[in-house]
Amino acid sequence: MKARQMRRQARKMSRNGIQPMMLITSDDQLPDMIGVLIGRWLWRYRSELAPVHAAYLTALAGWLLHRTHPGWWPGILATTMVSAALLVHLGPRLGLTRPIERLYAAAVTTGIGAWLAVATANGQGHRPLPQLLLIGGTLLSVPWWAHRRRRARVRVERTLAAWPQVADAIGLNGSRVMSAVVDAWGWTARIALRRGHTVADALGRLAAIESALGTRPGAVRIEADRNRADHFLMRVLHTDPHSRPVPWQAPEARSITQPIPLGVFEDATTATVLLLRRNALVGGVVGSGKSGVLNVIIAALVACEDVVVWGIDLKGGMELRPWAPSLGRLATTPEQAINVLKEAVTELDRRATESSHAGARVWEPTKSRSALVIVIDEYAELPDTATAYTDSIARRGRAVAVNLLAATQRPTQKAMGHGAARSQMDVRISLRVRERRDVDLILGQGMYNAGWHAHTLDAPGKFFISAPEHPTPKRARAYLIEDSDVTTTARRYAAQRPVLNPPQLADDSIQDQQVTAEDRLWQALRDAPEGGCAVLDLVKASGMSRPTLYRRLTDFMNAGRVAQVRRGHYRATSPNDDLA
Ligand SMILES: Nc1ncnc2c1ncn2[C@@H]1O[C@H](COP(=O)(O)OP(=O)(O)OP(=O)(O)O)[C@@H](O)[C@H]1O
Repeated sequence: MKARQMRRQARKMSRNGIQPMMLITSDDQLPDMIGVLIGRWLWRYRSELAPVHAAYLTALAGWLLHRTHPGWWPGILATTMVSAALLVHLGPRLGLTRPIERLYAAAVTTGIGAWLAVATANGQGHRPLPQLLLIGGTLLSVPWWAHRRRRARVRVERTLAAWPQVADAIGLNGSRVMSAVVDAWGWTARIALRRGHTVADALGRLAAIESALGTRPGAVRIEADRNRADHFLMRVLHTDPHSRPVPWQAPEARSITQPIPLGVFEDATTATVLLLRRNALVGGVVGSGKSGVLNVIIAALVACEDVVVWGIDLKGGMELRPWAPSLGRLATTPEQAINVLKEAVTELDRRATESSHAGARVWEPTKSRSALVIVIDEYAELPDTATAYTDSIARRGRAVAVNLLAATQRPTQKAMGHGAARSQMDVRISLRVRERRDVDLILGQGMYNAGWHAHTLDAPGKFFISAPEHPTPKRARAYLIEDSDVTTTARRYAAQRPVLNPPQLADDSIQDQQVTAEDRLWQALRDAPEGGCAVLDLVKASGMSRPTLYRRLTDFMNAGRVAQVRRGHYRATSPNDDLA
């Protein structure tokens, strides 16, 4: 009787209330089947059973050595000691990365070697060797069974062994697993596709793959293999490496010619981007973390000695005002925004003329010839009349290092002012979006189909970045910069911010030096937040001594141009008031 028929019959009997009993006759294939089942079971659980195999093989070796070479025990003992020492010292090369793993391997080697030496000399049945093997073996097995990385590796091996069935179920039949690597967060496999299939076929079946592998939704990432169109990389994350915010650390770069760190990718590498001579767009729904990303970028820019940062924040300065001490300009009304953009275009034209006279192709920023970045929070709020200026900057500003960094919720053509600015964005950062089509809106046409699934980002600060150095969709989480970090950073670099077109000073021209210090003081007073700028910050920003500073403040207050907001804090009464 065939096994399947037997099972069907047993089920029928059970439904009728009869407890089935199996009879095995000599003609049946069942004993064969049981042998196969046991063999399969032993193979499937080979990792868990490894301590049992080690125990009986050790006993067998002890028996054999005692019968054939009982005098070898000193050699066995010496080999054991050397092997244990080598394991401790060379463990990392053998994949034993953690000291505790090396210690465990050395302890097992010593235990087995010592037992074998005694068994070789006295016989494996010599008391208390059998008891020692049983108790010691059980104790040493516990860490093995409990080891998290081993269990993870076994789970992955089993999943990959079942890949042909999974592939059939999801319509990627014929695909094969080429290799797999297990890490702290999950595992990554390289999959070879059947002829004619591409990574787009795998991307289209992402949800089905998650279901077939039994992972949580959103746990599988698929990336194209840059060398083979018929291969792809599949990453399965058991735990989300971005589940917790990543704390911000003060940036180290001091030049805009160096990449700016924004956050971390899921493989724990730093997500950096170069902003020199590039326009950047940051998009995402309300609360997705746009201002957070802007803050991380501004914190890095104000630490650079060769870039001047201007800000436009038409939400009344809510987001950018804390940066005022380090910003060359801060516009919080539509009129101020137009003025700032107009000024930027004038600067751009001046540089273009200067470069063409000098025969220079690109503007290399230095402290005295700095780059200029205009940060625009909520681009859609800009008045229509701003489009001409933003377009001009976006189209012509690259060569002369005058660029835009814009943030907006949905960069539709209408929201971006019907101009060319949107298409001129070289760096695109997409935080969480509401709909799939918004992915293409922020990152560019065809990006959703290429796997940039920003609608699945599930926490603020998580983003995808598209830039020349980031051609594939990789999830990252931005550093979380606290408000207190913003205030401290803005103050810290206020005094050393470069000035656009600083006047050329003659060494002995004290008059000129006083004018420059006064310019800086006035700029700091004009850009001061509502609570005013502290005297210490004004000293730093202007470079004046305290007595000179107090004298000038008194003059300004007498002229009604500066107000003392509270004790020791001052600001210009009108942010549009020019010093001259
Ligand atoms: N990188 C991050 N890591 C963790 N949490 C973050 C991160 N960035 C932002 N958040 C959290 O998300 C909240 C909203 O962030 P943020 O104000 O930057 O969003 P937004 O997109 O600028 O919103 P809006 O459009 O309203 O200005 C913040 O209060 C912060 O707690």
